[in-house]
Amino acid sequence: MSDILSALGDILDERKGASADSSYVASLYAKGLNKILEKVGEEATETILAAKDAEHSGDNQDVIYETADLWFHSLVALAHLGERPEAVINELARRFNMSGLEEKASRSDK
Ligand SMILES: N=c1c2ncn([C@@H]3O[C@H](COP(=O)(O)OP(=O)(O)OP(=O)(O)O)[C@@H](O)[C@H]3O)c2ncn1[C@@H]1O[C@H](COP(=O)(O)O)[C@@H](O)[C@H]1O
Repeated sequence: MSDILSALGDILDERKGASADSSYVASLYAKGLNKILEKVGEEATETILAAKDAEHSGDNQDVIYETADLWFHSLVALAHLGERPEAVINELARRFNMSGLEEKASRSDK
């Protein structure tokens, strides 16, 4: 799973050298951090609305789509600040390891 995030991180880094009219990500970088954060906020709102609809309809397709938009724009914000997706994966891994769940999972394998 994190292979895709790493590959996307490479593309987000490459886009820093691209002209604003050649790519969506390059156009966001050119507009600056406030515009990128505005997109993160919009996608968060759309994710919330889609989750509420999904609870009633039982169809999760839209909330998955909106969550992908939210993750993507969050990664653009991090890339703009010079961070990689792996930094978030590592933080989640650190929390997982701290919780002791990894140890319990490996014990139950034996
Ligand atoms: N994963 C994504 C991705 N997810 C969503 N989006 C774009 O994010 C935008 C979502 O914003 P909205 O739904 O608000 O649509 P919009 O009206 O077009 O946006 P605004 O004009 O309001 O900013 C759309 O333009 C989507 O195309 C993405 N654009 C790019 N990627 C990845 O980023 C890579 C680089 O993209 P480019 O920079 O376009 O080459 C691509 O290869 C993809 O892997």
